Amino acid sequence: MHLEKIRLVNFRNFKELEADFSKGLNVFFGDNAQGKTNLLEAIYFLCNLRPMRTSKEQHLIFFDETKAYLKGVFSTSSGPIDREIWLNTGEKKKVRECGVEKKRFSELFWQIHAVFFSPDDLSLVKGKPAERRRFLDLVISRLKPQYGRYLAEYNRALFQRNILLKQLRHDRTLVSALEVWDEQLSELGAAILRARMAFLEKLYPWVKKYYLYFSRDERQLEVKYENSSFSADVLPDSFREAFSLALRKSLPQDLKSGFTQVGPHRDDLQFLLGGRDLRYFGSQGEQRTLCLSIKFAERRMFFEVTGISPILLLDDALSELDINRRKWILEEEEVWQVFVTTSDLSAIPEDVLKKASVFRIKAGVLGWWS
Ligand SMILES: Nc1ncnc2c1ncn2[C@@H]1O[C@H](COP(=O)(O)OP(=O)(O)OP(=O)(O)O)[C@@H](O)[C@H]1O
Repeated sequence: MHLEKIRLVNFRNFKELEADFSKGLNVFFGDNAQGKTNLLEAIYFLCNLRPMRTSKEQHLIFFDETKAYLKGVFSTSSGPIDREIWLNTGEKKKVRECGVEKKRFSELFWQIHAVFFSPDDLSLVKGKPAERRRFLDLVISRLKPQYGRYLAEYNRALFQRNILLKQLRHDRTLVSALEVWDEQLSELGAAILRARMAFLEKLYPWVKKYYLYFSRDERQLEVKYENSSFSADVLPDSFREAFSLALRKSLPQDLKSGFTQVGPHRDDLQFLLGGRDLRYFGSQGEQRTLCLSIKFAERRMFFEVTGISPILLLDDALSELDINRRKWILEEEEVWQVFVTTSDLSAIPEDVLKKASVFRIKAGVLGWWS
């Protein structure tokens, strides 16, 4: 699958833009604040139907305008797909695919997908546990729509349990009401955990493979799931009972803090290189290489599960990597469509650049560079 053409009207700093892209590597080159990331964002939005950097779709509309329009023509194994999106201030976005309006976007998830990496994604390694859980939740719900439903229900039950914990401080007679929330949390928590473990089991070998390929570092890379509720030797069939027990055990602490201390909402991922935790001991380059490896692995897994090859969007991803890593990263990509932004063309190895389509972006206008 690849994006052949794009048309934008009033999207971010693009008044009007039309472009044809190549199947392999496309480079957006230009000074700072010209619109390189905005163009990646337009591609991401067309593919994934959600904004990349902000949660507010209204921010995507050109300043002081009320409407924006995006169109992408994709080439897929089942034929061309054209997808259009209309954004109107104060309204929900409208999406049409091949002329037919779509209401349920989850139907479209398995046709077209983009994976994005920017330096901000280093938070996936360096940031708070919530960042890593967010990554897991976003990717898994894309691959497995019922996971999104489990999560929403889990969060609702968690919210109610936390309210009850606070009420129990003043009125202990309400304690029997905990049972219903504990039951729901155990059931949903077990389903969430099973899905996360199954996902990591498939993701991990690819993260390891890409990390070794990009870094040529022979030390063992491990990705471990840190379970806040029970030990790693509990088998998936017993997750429900183990959660139930963990909730009962943590009740005294939960009552003190007014907050549920165990469950998937408290879990984390750990990345070990040669036994050392990369969250705390990794260099910038190692952390960046790991993040890139995770994103490449995400894309590879998506391909394995759905049969479609996601588009890769790399925003300023090459700085702080040595020339060999840049070359290995971009060369790995020959069979996939990739969009890369840079303000310095010399960041891209010459032989890789020769095969790429290079576009110059200046003040929201796109032109050919070579
Ligand atoms: N909704 C919008 N309407 C008009 N302009 C916008 C909108 N949102 C952002 N911009 C502007 O777009 C410009 C370009 O932003 P972008 O992030 O794409 O730059 P860039 O070329 O990637 O730069 P850098 O190399 O610094 O990352 C910024 O000056 C920003 O103010």
